[in-house]
Amino acid sequence: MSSSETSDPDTVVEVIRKPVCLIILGMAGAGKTSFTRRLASKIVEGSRPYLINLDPACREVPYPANIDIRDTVDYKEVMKQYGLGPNGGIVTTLNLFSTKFGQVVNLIEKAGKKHKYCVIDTPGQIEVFTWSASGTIVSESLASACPTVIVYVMDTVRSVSPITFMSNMLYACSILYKTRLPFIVVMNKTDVVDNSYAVEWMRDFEAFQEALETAGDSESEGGTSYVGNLTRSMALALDAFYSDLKCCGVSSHTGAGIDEFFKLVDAAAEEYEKEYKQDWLKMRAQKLEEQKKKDEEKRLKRDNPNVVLEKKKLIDEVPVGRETSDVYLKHPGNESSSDEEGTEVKPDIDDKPQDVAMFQEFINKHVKPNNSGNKT
Ligand SMILES: Nc1nc2c(ncn2[C@@H]2O[C@H](COP(=O)(O)OP(=O)(O)OP(=O)(O)O)[C@@H](O)[C@H]2O)c(=O)[nH]1
Repeated sequence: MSSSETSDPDTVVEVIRKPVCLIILGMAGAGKTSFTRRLASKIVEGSRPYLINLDPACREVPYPANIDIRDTVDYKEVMKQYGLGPNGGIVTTLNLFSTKFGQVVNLIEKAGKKHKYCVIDTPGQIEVFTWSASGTIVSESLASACPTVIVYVMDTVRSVSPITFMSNMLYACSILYKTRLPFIVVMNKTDVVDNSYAVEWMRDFEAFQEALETAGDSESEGGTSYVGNLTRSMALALDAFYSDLKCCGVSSHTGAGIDEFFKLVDAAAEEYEKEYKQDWLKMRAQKLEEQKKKDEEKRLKRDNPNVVLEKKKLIDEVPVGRETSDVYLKHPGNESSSDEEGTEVKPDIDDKPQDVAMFQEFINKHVKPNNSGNKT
């Protein structure tokens, strides 16, 4: 679908095509950046995907990014200024960037004229994106503006152990339910290990069970051990997740499986239009409504500082025979306090003599008397 017009010849309204946004997620080292780079070389309808790098800590971006978080926020400076470590630095950088994400969404929407897809590469540490406020802002802003698909990149080489595979799938499942967006699992590095074992485990529970038992014999994990039993139960619980899951094997190095991947993306984008879009639009309308209410309250407060806006009580109903005031904790200074005077009772301070002496010594040493030569 390209830019099109309505059927009524008198009202020619241009419908702007929005790009399909692919949010690339996955465990550290799964191959997100290599996969993005591979997608970057794919020409669809005359142009490459629009590319966004959201990893502030990567040293170099091996594809021509249209938007790069590193151009907006200096990650090292954030670490220095806020006294943070590497992960805290990434979270704060993303938080700062997410405050500008509305502008990024505008650029992405405009890019739809030329680019069919928009690929968003995320930081190495998956939890930094998936379980952070900024990650939610980014995915919600995208999903309420454009068709958006989550692409979960899994390392087939590292997932050959049934327990690691299960952990990966649980993570994928948690992201699916958190984001409520169409979802594709990309099994990467098929040039090293073919992904057919993973597909079989997903389609056939018996096969997974067998693999788990074999792993138990050889690795002293799996089998009848606690983790083995847990993994078995989890596999059963994930059956519903597997049933509709879109997945494909790819090699970011050789490019194998990329065409199949794009077919899944188109199907997922269609799914977004049919099943998800309405919910997202409703959610966006609700958020706008809430924002409008808040802005109105702020305006009222600013224009009439004496007006007391209706305040919601924490609890406004209690069982018969009780008062709401019984529910709230009482401060010694409250009028209703059991302290009859209504004044705060000073706690007894049990200062040890040596503490008092040390404190006095500190005062004598460091605190100048008021008239001690300060002539200003
Ligand atoms: N053999 C093979 N290696 C791959 C493939 N994709 C990625 N790799 C290798 O896997 C390693 C990690 O790849 P990256 O693309 O940096 O992975 P990432 O998920 O972006 O890594 P972080 O962002 O640092 O978490 C690199 O050594 C890549 O060369 C693939 O399809 N086949």
